Order: sequence, then structure tokens, then C-alpha cells
Amino acid sequence: MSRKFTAGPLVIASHNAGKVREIGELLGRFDAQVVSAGTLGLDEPEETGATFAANAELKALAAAKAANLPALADDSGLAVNALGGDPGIYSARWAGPTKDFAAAMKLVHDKMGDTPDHGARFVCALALAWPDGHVETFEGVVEGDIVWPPRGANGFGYDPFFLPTGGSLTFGEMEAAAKHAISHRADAFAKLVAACFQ
Ligand SMILES: O=P(O)(O)OP(=O)(O)OP(=O)(O)OC[C@H]1O[C@@H](n2cnc3c(O)ncnc32)[C@H](O)[C@@H]1O
Ligand SMILES: [Mg+2]
Repeated sequence: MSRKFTAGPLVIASHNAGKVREIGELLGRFDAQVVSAGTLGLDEPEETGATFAANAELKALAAAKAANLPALADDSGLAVNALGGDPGIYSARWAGPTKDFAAAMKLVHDKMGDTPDHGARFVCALALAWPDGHVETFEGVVEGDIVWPPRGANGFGYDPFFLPTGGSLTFGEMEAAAKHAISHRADAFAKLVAACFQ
């Protein structure tokens, strides 16, 4: 049996404004008072895990313990087939300290060279932790292709050059609701809701 989140304050243990916005939208219909890690002045823990799940768990646990409240963390990234799954858990780090995602997309594109395999997937692990150390973790995925040049100014991070399978708009061109209908984050969130919110 998974532990349930009932109601009340919930820390969003992320310092990424795009993620905090999307998680807030996904949580909209639930009885949670959302507060971000940045608002609480919480530290950004070092992401020493070897998997998305491990990193999500360490971020959620650090925030839950520091705030003495339940905390939800997201570790996510882009895994490109032709690059053996890179940048993967290093997706934020490939953008460097200035978080230059235009440069990170160009780096991915350049490393792909002229490979015919443009396949990629976004992966998201969501971890919900409590101050006593209990944690529940769920993973979601969306498959697609890298397109070049990038298209659209919506979303964040690597969205403008990711075309979900079967679609004609990149995540950067989609409205938020369309991204939430298929995204890796929404997929993980649906599993979290099924286990912990009802
Ligand atoms: O760790 P926190 O504070 O949550 O924020 P972060 O930006 O460092 O987040 P991650 O460590 O999980 O790194 C994930 C990277 O993958 C990118 N990414 C994740 N989900 C994405 C999405 O839905 N669209 C575009 N890029 C995404 C994002 O821009 C980050 O650079
Ligand atoms: Mg991070």
C-alpha cells in the first residue's frame, strides 16, 4: 500500500521555474497548498544519484526534512538514442552554469552528426517524500524525435527540438494543456495520483 497525501502544504522541491509551473498545473485539481523550494529558501542538493529515481528521491527527502513537510521532487531529462541515452541524468549539466539550453540543444545536435536515428525520449521521475523518510517514486516517459532547427518558445529546456511521436508540433510549439496530455511529467504524475492521491 502506498502512503497517501491527504491535504495541506506540499513543497515542490525544484529550483526550475518551468517545472514548478508545470507541477503546479498538474496539481491544480488537488487539495494541496503548493510552496516551492525557492520560496522557502531551501538549498539545491547535489545530484549524486546514478538514476532519475535516485536523484528525485534525494531531492524530495532533502526538502521534506529541511521544511518538515511533505515534498515532491522531479528529476528528468532527455535521452537520445544515437548518443547512448545522453544527456540523460546530465541534461541540466549539459546546459552549463548559465543554463544555456540553446547551446545544450546545439551540442546534442552536433554530437548526433548525420545519424539517421533521430529517436529520443523524455524521462521523468517524481518522488514524494515525508519528513520521516518515507518516499514514493514513479517514472514516466514520452517518445519522440529530435528536430533541427528548434521550433517554438513555449515550455522550457529542451522542448523546442523535441517532436513527440505522431505529432506535428514540438513541445516548444504546444500549449501547456497539449503537453500535459502526453508528457513524461504527466505520465509520472498520473501514476503518483493513482497511488498517493486517491
Ligand atoms: O533539479 P531541479 O531543481 O528540479 O531543476 P533542474 O533544472 O536541475 O532539473 P533536473 O536536475 O531534473 O534536470 C532536468 C533537465 O532536463 C530538462 N527537462 C526536463 N523536463 C523537461 C521538459 O519537460 N521539457 C524540456 N526540458 C526538460 C530540464 O531543462 C533540465 O535541464
Ligand atoms: Mg537539477
